[in-house]
Amino acid sequence: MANEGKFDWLRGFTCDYDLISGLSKTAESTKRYLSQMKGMYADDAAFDKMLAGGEDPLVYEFYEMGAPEHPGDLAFGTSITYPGKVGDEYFMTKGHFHTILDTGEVYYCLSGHGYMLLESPEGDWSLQEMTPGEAVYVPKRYAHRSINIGDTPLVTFFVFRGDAGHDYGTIETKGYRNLVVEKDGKAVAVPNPKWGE
Ligand SMILES: O=P(O)(O)OC[C@H]1O[C@](O)(CO)[C@@H](O)[C@@H]1O
Ligand SMILES: [Fe+2]
Repeated sequence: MANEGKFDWLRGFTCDYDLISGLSKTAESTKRYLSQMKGMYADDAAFDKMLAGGEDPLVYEFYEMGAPEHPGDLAFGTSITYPGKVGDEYFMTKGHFHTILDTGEVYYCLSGHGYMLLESPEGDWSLQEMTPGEAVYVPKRYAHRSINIGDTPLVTFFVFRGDAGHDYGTIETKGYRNLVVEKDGKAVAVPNPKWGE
């Protein structure tokens, strides 16, 4: 993991994150390129076309600071989702449940404009708008995905318990029940035609 052993989790430390770009001069980010998200966007043809055209844009990056996997420690860092679309669908993170499902998380939006898509295993879902200065509470048991609906990077600062873990299984196999697309110049949620496949 990036930043393993770099910070003093036992005695305290500081780390810089730029308020607009979210980038750090001290910590190293983890990057996810479009090619690492095969099958996650609804429009497979648009996805293949972008990659075939030699494009493999950076969709998002975030800081894994190396927090101890311990219930009393806190994992934190910034997450940056870049502007862009695959077909009509906005750039987004993969999204995940926490391995310890009963774990909440806080995201504070520093810059950009987007949504946090929340979905429970039972299918309850909502979109929480993210604009600079707004904090989003992700309740325990809800999968969460950041979606950038603007034309600048969507930058958030997140905090959650250190041992919560990430569970990608359900999202990678079933997907989310809804996706966010641009329709008549507006961001709207529509049912995911590939859900459950
Ligand atoms: O796990 P994903 O969906 O790839 O996205 C990563 C994001 O989730 C986090 O793990 C926080 O839950 C951050 O590291 C980052 O914001
Ligand atoms: Fe999370």
